[in-house]
Amino acid sequence: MENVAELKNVTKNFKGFSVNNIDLEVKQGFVTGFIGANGAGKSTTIKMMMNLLRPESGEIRMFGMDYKTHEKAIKERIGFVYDGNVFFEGLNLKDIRRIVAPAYKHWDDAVFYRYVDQFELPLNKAIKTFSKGMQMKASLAIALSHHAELIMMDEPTAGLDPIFRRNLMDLLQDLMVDGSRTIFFSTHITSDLDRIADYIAFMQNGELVFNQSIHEVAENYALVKGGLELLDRDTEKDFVRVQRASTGFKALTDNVQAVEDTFGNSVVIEQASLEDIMYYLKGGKSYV
Ligand SMILES: Nc1ncnc2c1ncn2[C@@H]1O[C@H](COP(=O)(O)OP(=O)(O)OP(=O)(O)O)[C@@H](O)[C@H]1O
Repeated sequence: MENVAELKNVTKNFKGFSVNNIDLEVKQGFVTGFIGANGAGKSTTIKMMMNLLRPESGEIRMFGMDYKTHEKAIKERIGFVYDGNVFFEGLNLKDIRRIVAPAYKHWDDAVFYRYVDQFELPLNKAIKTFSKGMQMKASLAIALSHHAELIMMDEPTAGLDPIFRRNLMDLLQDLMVDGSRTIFFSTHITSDLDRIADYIAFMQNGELVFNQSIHEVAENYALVKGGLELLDRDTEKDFVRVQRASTGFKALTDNVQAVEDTFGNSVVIEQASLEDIMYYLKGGKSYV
């Protein structure tokens, strides 16, 4: 399987925060959802993948190429969709097309006008008058109009209503049918990922905790419930985190098989949602 992006030992240091030694591969032809709590380092990582920020150390290869020698060739193949308005606010879509189109070898006016039509975007109104959803669609229309192979999006669904989000997920899914396109996007809305993601990359405190297929995540992670008498130093090793209450314990495991071997039928094992996984890995406090 080919990777459209490969990060090796990538580190970026800010005052008080570091993205630390990230190894990340983005598989070609799939949708990868990039999750993690506020401040985990997702945007920083995406910016490095877009060459908007330079890592202090490590290597980033996009489509097997390096930004140092192939910046233009790489950018040709990526459509970047930001959260919010990236265009000059006073410009309308016609102006933006005039500025952006010549920058891309594979710009396709027919595709641009098709999406403008499909998204019901006005060509002559200033972008600053667009709603958040319209701005997102405008940004996506431009990304799609140069036949980008990789669509990178930083929180594209933030602040959008549920119906719009659902339509967007449907649209993204449609874009995937020919098998050549890749989508990588960060989000806090894990239900969007249940709908379309093939892989989940999870960041926490500047580190990549995992990058697994959605099936692997479902197979490996589970919530376990049982009586407190079952817990001791040995049995607890099967858990990533345990919450104790007077009525029993609840825990997250990343090794369902080990839990089954250790506890047999004496515990209840339930599927963990992405939200459960994020919550437990973050070290949520016992609330019972
Ligand atoms: N240019 C910068 N200078 C200093 N610190 C920065 C800079 N950019 C980001 N940070 C810090 O890096 C940390 C990670 O930020 P980042 O935006 O990458 O997180 P995130 O996972 O995208 O968060 P969110 O989900 O809230 O958007 C934060 O603590 C942030 O304050």
